[in-house]
Amino acid sequence: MTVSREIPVATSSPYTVTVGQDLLPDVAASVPESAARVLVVSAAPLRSQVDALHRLLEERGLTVVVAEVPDAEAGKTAEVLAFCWQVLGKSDFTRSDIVIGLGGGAVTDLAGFVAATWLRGVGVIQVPTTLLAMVDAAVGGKTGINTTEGKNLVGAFHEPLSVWCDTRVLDALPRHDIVAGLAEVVKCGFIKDEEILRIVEDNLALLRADDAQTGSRADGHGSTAGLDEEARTVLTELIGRAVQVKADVVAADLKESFLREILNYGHTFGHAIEYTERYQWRHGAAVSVGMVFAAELAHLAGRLSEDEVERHRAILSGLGLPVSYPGHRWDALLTAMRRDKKTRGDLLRFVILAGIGNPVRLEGPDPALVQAAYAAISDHSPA
Ligand SMILES: NC(=O)c1ccc[n+]([C@@H]2O[C@H](COP(=O)([O-])OP(=O)(O)OC[C@H]3O[C@@H](n4cnc5c(N)ncnc54)[C@H](O)[C@@H]3O)[C@@H](O)[C@H]2O)c1
Ligand SMILES: O=C(O)C(=O)C[C@@H](O)[C@H](O)[C@H](O)COP(=O)(O)O
Ligand SMILES: [Zn+2]
Repeated sequence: MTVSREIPVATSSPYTVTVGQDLLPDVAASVPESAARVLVVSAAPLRSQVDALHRLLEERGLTVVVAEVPDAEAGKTAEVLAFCWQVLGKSDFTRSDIVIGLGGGAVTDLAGFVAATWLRGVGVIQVPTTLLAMVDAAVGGKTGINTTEGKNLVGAFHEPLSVWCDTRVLDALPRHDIVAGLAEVVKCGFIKDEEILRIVEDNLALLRADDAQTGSRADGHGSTAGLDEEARTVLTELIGRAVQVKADVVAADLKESFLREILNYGHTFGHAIEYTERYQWRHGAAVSVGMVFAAELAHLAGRLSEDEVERHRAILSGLGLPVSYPGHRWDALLTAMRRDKKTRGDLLRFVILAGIGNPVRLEGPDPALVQAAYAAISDHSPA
């Protein structure tokens, strides 16, 4: 194995995020001695990784059960959760046994929630395989599923025992999924670490995806990343910085009593897009539009300059991410935004910026202001 970074997450149950290459033997070795069984939760595109991990776990004398779940957002449902519980029940899974989530953010969210709920909580080890899951979903202990009414409406805070980010698996990831992950990296730049923005701005040509524009999953698989050494070096630096931002925030406010809400920058509108589009948009692409929306809202509220709004557009569109959304979908978007977890009663609450690196809350804004921000990001060209 090659370890590039080890980032401690200093919560009350501390753990480490390891970034490197060829980490699967270490994942297998990290399963606690007390465990007899391991449930690996994953999806079909990761089958070869699962097989390799399966062998390594069996070599350690562990009984391995694999739950292959529907891919992407289709796996984050109550039905799939119930399927995983059934697998655990039939395998006589006990409190000393371990769940491993191996996949993108949808899988790590689901696997984390399976672990959080089985016997009221068993250990989970996260092995994220998308950039987005490495920098965000697998870290910090937010786990959950969607319901018919909205995104991530059911879940629990359940921290992992460890997180393993093997950058070699990113070679097989479509370029537009790399770029979707970069949306969350850029989010960390806007809320807390401006150096991230400078690194991305200096490397737009290296990082961008020409086929990411629509944000939709329905636009084919695109080219795979097949990272060269230069891109891998830049990405490794960005992964380390974004994980550090998240680690610092969750160590200070694991259960999102207030500070952690800053990690939700761009998500009020972003989640509304995902819901409205029936999860056919990538999460990172939706968050990209959501950040431009939040920047426009901040500008209208007198908190952010026009140049800072334009910096959002330049970086995100420079990466090939979407920065606009069709007009005339206000009612559906508003319905979804009301179900955001930051809402209190009838009061919509947004994370906005009062300058780069200075996230603040905008509580109960005039609806006309919110609609004006939507107008500012609306694309009125025919679909
Ligand atoms: N819990 C959190 O804090 C948190 C943070 C951010 C996002 N999320 C959640 O994460 C999800 C989005 O995650 P995502 O962007 O990883 O999407 P995803 O999990 O849907 O994965 C995208 C696609 O890439 C495939 N894939 C995964 N790894 C691959 C690899 N190495 N090579 C080739 N294909 C691969 C997947 O099978 C899937 O088809 C959303 O549900 C979002 O809500 C959670
Ligand atoms: O970790 C957090 O806190 C975040 O908000 C990170 C987000 O990027 C992530 O998409 C998260 O799942 C959103 O959570 P939700 O509470 O808005 O459902
Ligand atoms: Zn997110």
